[in-house]
Amino acid sequence: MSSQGTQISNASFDIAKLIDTIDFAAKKHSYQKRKDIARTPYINHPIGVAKNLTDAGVYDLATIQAAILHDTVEDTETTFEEIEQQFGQKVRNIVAECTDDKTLEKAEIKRLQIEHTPHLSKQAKEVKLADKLYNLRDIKREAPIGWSKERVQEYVIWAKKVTDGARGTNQMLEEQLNEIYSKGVFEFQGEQYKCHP
Ligand SMILES: Nc1nc2c(ncn2[C@@H]2O[C@H](COP(=O)(O)OP(=O)(O)O)[C@@H](OP(=O)(O)OP(=O)(O)O)[C@H]2O)c(=O)[nH]1
Repeated sequence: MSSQGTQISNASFDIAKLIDTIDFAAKKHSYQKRKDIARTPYINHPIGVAKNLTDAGVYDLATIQAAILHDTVEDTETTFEEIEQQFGQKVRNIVAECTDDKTLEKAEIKRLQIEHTPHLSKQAKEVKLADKLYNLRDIKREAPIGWSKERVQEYVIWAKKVTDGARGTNQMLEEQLNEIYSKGVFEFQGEQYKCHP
């Protein structure tokens, strides 16, 4: 096969792997919705996290796959073994680094994210930054149902503590986060900030 033929075949293989990953995550999250008033399909979130990465110049396939899969074990019946079997050990490891232990108390989960983030691999830190960026932009657009302005403020303060632990990983993602952190919650949409108690 010519070198051009090899390149095309490698690219086709990567595209097929990416589509397999999206298909897998879409099936796993198929009955889940986001917490916004429109109850957006949950799969929009992992796809958006992957897009935040490519927009910021991250094209490593395993990292993009892990972004797409990052909530499957945490929020669905998916196991790490399943992920490893279908997508390999590298993807499994990044997903594992981004998965909270849901058997713990919520406050402990939040504390552990702050504590663990500085020790994550570069790939997991990138997913973490892209994940929080997506959630913060979502919150900025519209608070999840039942969240007061104080709850939103609390989330932003916590998210900053988490992403501060991943500084020095990706300048573009960090600049976009800085832009959000530099504005107070009340400046998001002025007095019209959309909370749905
Ligand atoms: N902004 C926003 N978030 C939503 C929405 N729907 C679901 N979420 C998820 O809710 C989480 C934040 O809620 P929490 O502070 O954990 O509180 P809650 O579960 O009691 O509501 C976020 O995850 P996380 O804890 O930040 O981290 P991770 O699970 O992604 O790692 C985010 O992914 C939505 O419509 N808007």
